[in-house]
Amino acid sequence: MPNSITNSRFLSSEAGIDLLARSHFLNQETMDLQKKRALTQLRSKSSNLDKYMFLAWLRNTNVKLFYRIVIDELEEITPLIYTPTVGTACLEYSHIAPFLAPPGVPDGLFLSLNDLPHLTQIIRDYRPFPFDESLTPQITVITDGSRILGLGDLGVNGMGIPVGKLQLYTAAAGIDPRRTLPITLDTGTNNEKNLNDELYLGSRRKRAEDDEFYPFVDAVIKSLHDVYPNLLIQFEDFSSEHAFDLLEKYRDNTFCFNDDIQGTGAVILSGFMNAVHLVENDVPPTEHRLLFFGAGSAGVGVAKQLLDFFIREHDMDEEIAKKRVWLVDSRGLVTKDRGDKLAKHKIYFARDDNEGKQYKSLMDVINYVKPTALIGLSSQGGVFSANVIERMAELNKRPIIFPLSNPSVNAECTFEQAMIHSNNRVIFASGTGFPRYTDPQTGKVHVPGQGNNMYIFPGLGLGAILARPPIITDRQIFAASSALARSLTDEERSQELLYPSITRIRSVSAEIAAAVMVEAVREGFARDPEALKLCRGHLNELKNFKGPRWHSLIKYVQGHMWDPNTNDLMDENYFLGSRI
Ligand SMILES: NC(=O)C1=CN([C@@H]2O[C@H](COP(=O)(O)OP(=O)(O)OC[C@H]3O[C@@H](n4cnc5c(N)ncnc54)[C@H](OP(=O)(O)O)[C@@H]3O)[C@@H](O)[C@H]2O)C=CC1
Ligand SMILES: CC(=O)C(=O)O
Ligand SMILES: [Mg+2]
Repeated sequence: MPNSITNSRFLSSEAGIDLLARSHFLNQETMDLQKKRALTQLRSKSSNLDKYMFLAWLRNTNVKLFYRIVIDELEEITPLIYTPTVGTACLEYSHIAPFLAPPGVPDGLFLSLNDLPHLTQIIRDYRPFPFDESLTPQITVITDGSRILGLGDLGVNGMGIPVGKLQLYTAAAGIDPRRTLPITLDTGTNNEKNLNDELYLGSRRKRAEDDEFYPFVDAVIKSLHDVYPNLLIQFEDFSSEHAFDLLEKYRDNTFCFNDDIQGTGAVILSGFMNAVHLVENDVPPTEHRLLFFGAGSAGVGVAKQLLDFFIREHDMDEEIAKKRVWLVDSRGLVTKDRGDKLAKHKIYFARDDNEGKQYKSLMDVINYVKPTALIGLSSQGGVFSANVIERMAELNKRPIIFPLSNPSVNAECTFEQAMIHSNNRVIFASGTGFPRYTDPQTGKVHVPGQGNNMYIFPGLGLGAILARPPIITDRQIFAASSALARSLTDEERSQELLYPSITRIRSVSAEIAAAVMVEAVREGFARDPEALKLCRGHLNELKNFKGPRWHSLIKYVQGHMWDPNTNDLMDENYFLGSRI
């Protein structure tokens, strides 16, 4: 059998026994004491990459302790296992991968073009945990590493992303870690640095052309469903053209969604709906003018989802709603008569009312459009300059500025910059979290929003897994987005937050999951008998998302969330919850 990179090396080793014996004394200790020791170690490390490596080792050797820590210390740990640190880890992945787990424990499944004839067998054989028929994977996050965060083509080094996202599925939505399947496709890389790096773990070849790429993805998806027919597939960090094409191809016939297009769309729609409330005395909801700086999978995905705000919430005609959106790409304002061949995904929003005039610089576009909201999904760190923010603040009493690119170095501006140059008037959300800002004059502490799809995909995935529709529909995604917008407490609203505190993410994910289940049942797509029993015939009661039936549904969802303190099979199969 061909060896796609590291799989067989990871899986064939007998090592780990040693460690198991040495850790025997831990049997006597409480989880709290183990947690204290691990946190002391973690906090003693000086670099975030060292912390990432320490946490990866912990995850790969003591699953329960790792998730206890992640769940309890979410605010501290998320930036270490997800953006921004996961970006650094991906850049270094080929250099650090062997040190993230004991030999014999895989980080995720690599599938290369050479594996094509044996895909089904490889997928069937991939058993990172002692196999248990009742614990087959429920969800996979799959990338080809071609656009990792805003860092570009990282090839197989992108594995950090499926691994990171699936950790959040477990921490934020209680998907059993044994039922998650991180996959990275190795279809080559165009990253010269990787190709010239002798330590690079992937195939040393340029990326496959479309005639090889699409049949390969097709074969992977077919093999995945042959082995695991109910598996939910989350496409992640594919280059934009492929991301749109794959979504188009599979959305109506496969249990899947694209997180960068649909997950990001849903999370920003939710934050935008809350932002609209904050400015409604100055800007009537239907008068918003949305300027997207960046017109890739994320920019266009979010723009399309924001149309739902005008169309579903305000009954606007689609053609009129579409006119509230302007896109900017690397060549300036996207117009029909710009003279270049527009990528397929940009055509829908291309303007035809520019009277032949083209606008290149961001400032020119801002002066022309006079946006109420400026949304950055360009991976161009710092482009929302002092001048840009000041101009937005001149045009709006409360400018909405969302620098959403990841990781932090790619954010179009920082929270501090946005606050200073808008005179503290900005309504802000970024893709990677920024520190709070303390006004030097008043001492008041301002909390930034984090508009990251991590608020949506765990709950959306959990709801879909529990309802088991054959496909993920736009309505389910809208239901997830509205549930997130509703989830703010009165206190959070009074602090003008756009998103709930991350410390509440498990309960927020439960609300999102329940809303997705209700929608799947309402559409007639849900197939899970329990979901049908709980929702069908009660849709009228459930439509307000309150009352006894809603609470029993939430309880049902929470009852299906794995928690590291549960005594479950993991204790029998794993020494101290360890994988080895
Ligand atoms: N907050 C969140 O939850 C999420 C954030 N993201 C972030 O969004 C970013 C973009 O992702 P994605 O859309 O997939 O990536 P793409 O690379 O496909 O898109 C980037 C877009 O930015 C445009 N662009 C690049 N340089 C400039 C420039 N100098 N001036 C104006 N426009 C420019 C590109 O133009 P052109 O089309 O001409 O090349 C393209 O339209 C990434 O940083 C990613 O991390 C993504 C998903 C979720
Ligand atoms: C957050 C995310 O999905 C991205 O930056 O691609
Ligand atoms: Mg992504």
